[in-house]
Amino acid sequence: MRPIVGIISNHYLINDQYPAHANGSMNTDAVSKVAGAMPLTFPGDPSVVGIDELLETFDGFLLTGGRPNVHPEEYGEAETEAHGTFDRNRDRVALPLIRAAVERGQPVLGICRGFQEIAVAFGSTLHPEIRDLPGRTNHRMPPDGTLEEKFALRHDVHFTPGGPFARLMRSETVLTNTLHGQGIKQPGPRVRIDGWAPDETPEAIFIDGAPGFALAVQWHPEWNADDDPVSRPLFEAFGDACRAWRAERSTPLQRAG
Ligand SMILES: N[C@@H](CCC(=O)NCCCC(=O)O)C(=O)O
Repeated sequence: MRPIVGIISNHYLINDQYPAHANGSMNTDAVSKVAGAMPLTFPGDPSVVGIDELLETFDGFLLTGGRPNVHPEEYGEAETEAHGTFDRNRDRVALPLIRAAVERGQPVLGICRGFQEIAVAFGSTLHPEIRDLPGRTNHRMPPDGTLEEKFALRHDVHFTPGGPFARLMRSETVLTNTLHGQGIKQPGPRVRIDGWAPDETPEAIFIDGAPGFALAVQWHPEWNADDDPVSRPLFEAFGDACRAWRAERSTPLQRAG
């Protein structure tokens, strides 16, 4: 059986009135077709899911993108208008789930908002609007246009030579899309920045001392994951980590049937 990957959802109001939990089908496609795992979405709402049951149910976790931002009180700062919108329920599931999963070696992959969640979960702070910083460019999703235009490849990411991402991607420089307004301001003590955009915006991190797969990227590798030479190795490595986790969990006694 394939490993089972829990994909955290975002909260939406369908037709501005019908509450829903959902995530983009790009995420489920990438998990199934590239990582080779069964994708199951779970609600980012602590009133309906518990951390322990999530840890026991899934073999790995994908923290997806999302328009709402991590609330600044999660990294000790006051809310301002610049921080935009929030999803406090997702914060209250994602952050403790990330900490618990990473500490026990359960694979975690973060994308965009998920990258920021993993960074904050391990003590980082965030800039609410990086394009306002000196020397930075606008990393936000184009407000108009087709999906192809919004997810178009827009900037290089340079990895630390010999670092985990350079080894994984077999290159020190890759081309990525970009659809975010926030970014890491100060990394936490175990947050290792391993990739940067040309304007020095952090784009790839791993958690130092994590016993398992604990990687995150600020861009969106789920877009065109099947064909993109940068996305494929990332999701394949994540899938391998989830398979290893599942194999370790099925103890010899259980295998005996
Ligand atoms: N809200 C954060 C993370 C941005 C993100 O995850 N974007 C993907 C969703 C795109 C969209 O639906 O707008 C930030 O802005 O940095």
